[in-house]
Amino acid sequence: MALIKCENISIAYEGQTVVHDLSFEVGQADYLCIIGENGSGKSTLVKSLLGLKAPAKGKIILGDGLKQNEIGYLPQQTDVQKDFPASVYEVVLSGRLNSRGFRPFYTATDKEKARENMELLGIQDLERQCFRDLSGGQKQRVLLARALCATKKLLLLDEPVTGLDPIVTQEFYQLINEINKKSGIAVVMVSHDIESTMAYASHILHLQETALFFGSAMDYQRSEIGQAFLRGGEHHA
Ligand SMILES: Nc1ncnc2c1ncn2[C@@H]1O[C@H](COP(=O)(O)OP(=O)(O)OP(=O)(O)O)[C@@H](O)[C@H]1O
Repeated sequence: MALIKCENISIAYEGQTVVHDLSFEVGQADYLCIIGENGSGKSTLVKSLLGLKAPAKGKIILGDGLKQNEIGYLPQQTDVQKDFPASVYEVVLSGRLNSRGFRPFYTATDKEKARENMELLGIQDLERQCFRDLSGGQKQRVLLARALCATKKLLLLDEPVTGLDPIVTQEFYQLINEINKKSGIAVVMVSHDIESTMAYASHILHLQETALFFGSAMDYQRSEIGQAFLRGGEHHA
């Protein structure tokens, strides 16, 4: 069964529909990239997948035991996050907040998970450093470790490489790809980077209020809409 199944969803702000009649699904260990022009509804869809904005119509069905608070989310970077006055360890550990429920403290398992994910992402030496003093690439690794603390099944990443230099960007993509392939964690990523999207994605959702295309990355490359968009991407690169 799919981890996420969206059935004919529409999403609106104060009666203004911005996502219309959208259907797609995310299977176990899929790597889905959501692409589309500015304002096409990508971040709005992310909000709905996280349960922060209910669709006006249609259904979002979670399967395979996935719960909404077990989606590991890496948000679009904001200046507030960049200046977060906490240690790397505290930021990573805060990924366990959702699963903590009403317990007022972190358990030994929470702390173990935080250390495990810091190790996985090679940031254990930064543990005591202040988050705001890190480089852009280090910050994204910390936020990825935080997101991994929240999930066993699905990572949701909203334009995770914005502002990173090309080498750090490639390292970050490779890291996400490794996590997807080795741990079988499904990845849903909003991306403007069409080249890397095509290098790693198993599936593509091309959004323009509704799904202009949803299917395998291979079929997208062969499709008319895919070819037109990819040519545009090369043109802008
Ligand atoms: N809080 C809001 N209230 C009203 N309208 C909104 C709100 N947030 C987004 N919108 C509108 O919804 C539409 C889709 O916006 P959204 O941010 O989801 O697009 P996007 O594809 O993520 O864009 P970008 O690539 O620029 O981040 C836009 O027309 C936007 O103006």
